[in-house]
Amino acid sequence: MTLEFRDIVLRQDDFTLSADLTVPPGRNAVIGASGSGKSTLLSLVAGFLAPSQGRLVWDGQDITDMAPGRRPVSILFQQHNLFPHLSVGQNLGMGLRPDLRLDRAQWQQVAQALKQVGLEGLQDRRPGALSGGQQGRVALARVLLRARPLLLLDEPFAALGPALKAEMLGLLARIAAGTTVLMVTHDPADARAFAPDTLLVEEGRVHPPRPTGALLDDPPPGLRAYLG
Ligand SMILES: Nc1ncnc2c1ncn2[C@@H]1O[C@H](COP(=O)(O)OP(=O)(O)OP(=O)(O)O)[C@@H](O)[C@H]1O
Repeated sequence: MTLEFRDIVLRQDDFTLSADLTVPPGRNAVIGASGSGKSTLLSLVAGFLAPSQGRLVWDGQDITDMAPGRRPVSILFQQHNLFPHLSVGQNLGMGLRPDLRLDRAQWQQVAQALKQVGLEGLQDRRPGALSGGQQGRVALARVLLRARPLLLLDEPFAALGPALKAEMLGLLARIAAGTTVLMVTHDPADARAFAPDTLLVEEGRVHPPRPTGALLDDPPPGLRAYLG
């Protein structure tokens, strides 16, 4: 399923984001200098920010005016936004029913998702009693449970060491099978490892996706300066 940005313009004070492109199904990285507009792009897709012009179309349906909660979107940010006073199981259950009145089958779904990310049996722990990597896994389990076809990731594993990050990206690739992913990253190695295609954002302009390897091997001047 494709995501189309049709002649989009979004203004934030003196910053303007513009996008006119189609994102193909599968895994896409989003790279660009600090302040270029990567997070703004994700907020637009999530529905937290509205464009002043243009349409956002998912799978042929215009979602420009759709409320964030109704969009076909799951979001994973660097801060995993787990509720510290709830158990791991409750944190996941919130994704299915915010009032936590889950039936037996739904609690089984929670247990199954935890199993899939290798955290079987930890549902009664508080997030504070988990390692950073385990918290990342809980966040991935929540994505699994939500099962939305469009996945937005903003530097999800930036705080993790290289080995753990590689492991998480592998797990994420499995979880994301069949979805369309936009993953913001500052690390070109992550883009190469995870995403066949990459969207470059330059001073508010979102470029159409290009094959990640070709883009990073022969970067345009702005990206070259940013990559160093
Ligand atoms: N709430 C806001 N009001 C006005 N301008 C904002 C707001 N949030 C961000 N901006 C501006 O919009 C521009 C794009 O910000 P954005 O966070 O999308 O960049 P980014 O590429 O994600 O940067 P980084 O890599 O540093 O996270 C920046 O110039 C920023 O100053």
